Amino acid sequence: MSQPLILASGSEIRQVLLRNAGLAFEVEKPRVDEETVRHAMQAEGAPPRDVADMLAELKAQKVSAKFPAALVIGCDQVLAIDGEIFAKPETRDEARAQLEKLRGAQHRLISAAVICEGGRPVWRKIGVVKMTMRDFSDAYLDAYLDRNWDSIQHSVGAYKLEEEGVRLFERIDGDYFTVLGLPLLELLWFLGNRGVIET
Ligand SMILES: Nc1nc2c(ncn2[C@@H]2O[C@H](COP(=O)(O)OP(=O)(O)OP(=O)(O)O)[C@@H](O)[C@H]2O)c(=O)[nH]1
Repeated sequence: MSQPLILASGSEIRQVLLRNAGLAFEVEKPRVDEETVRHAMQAEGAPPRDVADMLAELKAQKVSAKFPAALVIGCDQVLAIDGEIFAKPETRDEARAQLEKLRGAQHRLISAAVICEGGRPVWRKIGVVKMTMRDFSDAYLDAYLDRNWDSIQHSVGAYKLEEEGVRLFERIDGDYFTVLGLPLLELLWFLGNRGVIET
């Protein structure tokens, strides 16, 4: 019997990525006040990657404390542009305003993943992808939101690369899975090395 694996994330796409890779795991949603942690770290001038890393570790640690024998994966993704961090837009208007800021510019999508065992980190990876958005028209932006708001409201950038969101982009420099929210290839490498999955 291999070591139990738990994904400490409510993110549907993270669950899909692990399931499609053939992994057996449980899901435990972490209770972490992300907004408070994010704002406190930003107030101290913490760089976006440190914010994502800290939140991913807190989520993994919280669940690992309850299940110390398991390997617990915590994740967090932040969108950064010009030193500013964007969180998931709460409303369609916020999503529109956010996409207007990202239009015709390059932003970074930073995905952190941390694995905890016995409440302590045993692995971590921070993936960064440079995302260059087209200078799309207002008409397209409104039509895009009409068609996609229901689907994209849980995505930090108000887009899903595997859906129509791909049409917002001119260029993507980095790993596809990291955009979706998980540095999957590095995670699989670690789990294989630990003997949790066959290699
Ligand atoms: N399907 C999809 N989801 C995306 C994409 N880009 C970002 N996301 C999602 O945006 C969300 C970023 O917010 P997070 O705070 O990291 O995660 P969450 O969804 O709140 O879930 P927790 O891990 O429980 O915090 C994640 O669920 C990512 O998977 C994308 O291109 N496609």
